[in-house]
Amino acid sequence: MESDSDSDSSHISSTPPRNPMPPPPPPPPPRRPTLLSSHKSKIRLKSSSSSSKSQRKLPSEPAEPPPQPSLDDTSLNLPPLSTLPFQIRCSSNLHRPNLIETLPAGYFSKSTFFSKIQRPSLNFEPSESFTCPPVSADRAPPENKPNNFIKKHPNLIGANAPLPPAKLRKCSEGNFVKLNLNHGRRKFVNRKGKKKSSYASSSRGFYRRSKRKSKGEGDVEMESVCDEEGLVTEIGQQKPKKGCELIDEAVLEVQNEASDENLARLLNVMYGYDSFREGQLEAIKMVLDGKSTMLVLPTGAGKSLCYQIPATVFSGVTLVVSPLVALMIDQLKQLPPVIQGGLLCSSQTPQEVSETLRLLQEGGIKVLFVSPERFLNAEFLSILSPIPISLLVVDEAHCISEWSHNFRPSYMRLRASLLCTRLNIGCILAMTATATTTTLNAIMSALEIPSTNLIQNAKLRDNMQLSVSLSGNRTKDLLTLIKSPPFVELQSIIIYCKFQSETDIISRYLCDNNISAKSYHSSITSKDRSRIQELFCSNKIRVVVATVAFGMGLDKRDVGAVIHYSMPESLEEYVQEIGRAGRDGRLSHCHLFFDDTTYFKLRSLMHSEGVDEYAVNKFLCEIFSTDMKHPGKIHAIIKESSSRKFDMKEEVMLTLLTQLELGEVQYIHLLPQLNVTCTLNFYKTSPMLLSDKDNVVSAILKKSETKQGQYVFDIPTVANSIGVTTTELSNHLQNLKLKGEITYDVKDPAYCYSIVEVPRDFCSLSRHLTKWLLEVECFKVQKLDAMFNAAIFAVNDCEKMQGCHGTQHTPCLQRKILDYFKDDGRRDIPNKMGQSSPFLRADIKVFLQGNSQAKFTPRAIARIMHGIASPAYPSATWSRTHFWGRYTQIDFQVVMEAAKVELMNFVGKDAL
Ligand SMILES: Nc1ncnc2c1ncn2[C@@H]1O[C@H](COP(=O)(O)OP(=O)(O)OP(=O)(O)O)[C@@H](O)[C@H]1O
Repeated sequence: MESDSDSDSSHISSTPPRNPMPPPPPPPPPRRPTLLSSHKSKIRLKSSSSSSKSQRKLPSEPAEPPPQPSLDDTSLNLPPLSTLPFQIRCSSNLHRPNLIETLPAGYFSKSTFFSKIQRPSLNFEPSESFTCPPVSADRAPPENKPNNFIKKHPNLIGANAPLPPAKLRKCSEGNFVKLNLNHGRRKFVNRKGKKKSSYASSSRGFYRRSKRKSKGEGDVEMESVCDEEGLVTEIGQQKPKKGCELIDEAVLEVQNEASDENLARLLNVMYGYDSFREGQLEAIKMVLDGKSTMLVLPTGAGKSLCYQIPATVFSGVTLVVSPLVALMIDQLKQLPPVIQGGLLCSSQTPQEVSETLRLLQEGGIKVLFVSPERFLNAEFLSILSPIPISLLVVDEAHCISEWSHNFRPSYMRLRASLLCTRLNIGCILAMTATATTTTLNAIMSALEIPSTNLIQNAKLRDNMQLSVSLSGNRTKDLLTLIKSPPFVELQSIIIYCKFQSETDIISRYLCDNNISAKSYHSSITSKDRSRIQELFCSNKIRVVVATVAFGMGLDKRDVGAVIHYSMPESLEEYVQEIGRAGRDGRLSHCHLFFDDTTYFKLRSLMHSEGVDEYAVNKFLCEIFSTDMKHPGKIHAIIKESSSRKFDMKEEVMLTLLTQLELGEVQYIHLLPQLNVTCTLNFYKTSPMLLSDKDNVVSAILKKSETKQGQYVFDIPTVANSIGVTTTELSNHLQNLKLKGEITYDVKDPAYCYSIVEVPRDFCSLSRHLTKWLLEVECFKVQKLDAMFNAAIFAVNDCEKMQGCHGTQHTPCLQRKILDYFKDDGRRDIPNKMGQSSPFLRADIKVFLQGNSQAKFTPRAIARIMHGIASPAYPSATWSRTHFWGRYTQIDFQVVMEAAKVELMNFVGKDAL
């Protein structure tokens, strides 16, 4: 590694340095006897409601801080919106979804007031000199801080997200999440001291629990204030609901007029922030105006608030589509307590799902987080269709585009046309921190967002100091780095590695060197992952060594450094990951190690999803190898066995299937994924007797094989035979199980679909699909090259740029990143790959001779030469050959061409 300790001034910046060690916790503020005993807050409330709108002042910081409750404090909660003292009527106007029908003229008239509201001093645009506003180190971060509290969310692991001031939290216990949290069973009492409810361990779903009781027609009210024991006396003396009323008032004002002033007031009473950050106000106003919007803001810039505020203003539900369950859970926990949230994901039990859906139907959920896969579920869509959805939020919207660094086939379902027709959604907010121009165009066209509705501030935060070094011994260099200033002084550090094994090795190595570290990757149980995240967030461990699995949704504000032990696969990934640092606005340090070996390894991996036309053709034949006599018949393709058969990753198969559904012609209709093989035992009643009363059991008996007294059957086959959906069949089995009649196990996860139309020309369809997949593969390779080139440029060529020195390369990396996002232009990016090797063909020949019993394609050979496993050629078998990974430095296409020639020679010789 090029030493970075050569320059003591390496971390000099006008951005305030991070405290060497985390600041000691502030002395506990004096506890007020009751909230309403605060004379000042009384006056503030009074004046805010009595002053005229134009003169209204934003509530300022209270003179004395509110009491600091424990993490479990749930004593101050807010009522559901349904109890707000105003009526919200649904608007039929698609473009102004569910806002009050009659809005005053000048609904969005610009208020001169807002120009006076201070902008957050954290500036996302790199200034000429790339400096930050000067703030002293031990002062508050140079950003718009919540004005009067450091309260913790009742259900927050990280406990970083600020909460509304104590006065606001009255009637809600926060958004309860069953996963991740291990609260003990807590008892709640009403104000008279009677036990009211218990939650946490007894709660069954991913939703905030609130007891409601009917109060007139459809009117729903929180039953109790959910005061926690111990705080009863204190709270019992308070006049209830003042905080709720403040929010209610502010919401009402925004509904009457979404002026800058009213929105700023709502921001203040809901979050305690004094002003909006760049892009937030524009986005919120656009959404409130019913305009679908594309929002591109840097990581940690505060995108969530841009849907949370509209969600409180709209009468209907806000649906948030998120790519990861962990991300959904984090976002749910970070909802302000005033917003009732819920979540639907695959890891829930059927009971949890139906409980959440029931709450949704009853209006008990305001913001619902769902995975994109949900949109496959007909039952979900039909439950959702009568529910007024005011806003659909597509979080991490780059996942929609195959040209992004993180394409998710299931996101392809999120097309405006589909969402409009099925769910009557008129307003979409797409959000991302990392989208190139190509990706943005793809998202906006899929979601039909007009180009005028783009709000973009893709600039990097300038409190992140970027450094880079070429390393010959990364492990040693990493330790040196962490032990040198400024890293040695930092409390919280994330180290990103590419491989799970690396994270374990590095964390052990750091621990051996007296640095408290834990590894984090997707193979660690979710319970352990939550625990590690909690330990990190509460500063009990200093370093987390993680794969890409860590970070999305992590809002620990004081991460002082992000170190890339392995180079990221793209500049998007780099930006996303360094975005975890310095979210408190203070100076943070991001170091990137890179080396040729990692680059070659990653470049090989870029080819692990490639497919041949021949394999795609075979796959299509399998998909449509069925009689068309029964339209609507459910078909299934088992993931694992098919993946091996076609030598295609499961994700690639899903991409192809999604294309067959959503491409120009709809060939199939995708159904929810399922474990299709069921093994069943009868318990109470004999199978024959039960089958007399139950036609499902009768069909199972007809379609099963019996093995050692167990009935084994294929779920789609049984469902087809009695004309029910697989979901209906699964529900029926579940009911029988609950009655104690049967027990059963399911296995073999499969993609399910029904055929809409059989393609006329398989050859041209497979050619078209293969070409498209190949383009996607090339694009990924280019992204890696762009990342590598940016690092090389920083180390070799940037000396001329102002501000770069030693390993510090903030200005030149920022420039490279911005240029890349502006113009990813599908142009050829120079790369380091070799274009020939004198021994390549000879080695392939020897390899073929040594493995004459196996069948190969040129792609399979090239993968082995590059050391990449594939479903049909697993590393357990093929890494034993000494040709495994021997040609990682030669361009994959070159190896494939050589393999083609040698394979033809070999087969030709064999044929003779
Ligand atoms: N106007 C504001 N003033 C001060 N802090 C704010 C403001 N808006 C949001 N924040 C805070 O900024 C932090 C980051 O917000 P958020 O998680 O919404 O960012 P994000 O843009 O979604 O980031 P990412 O893309 O990394 O998920 C949160 O702690 C949030 O409370």
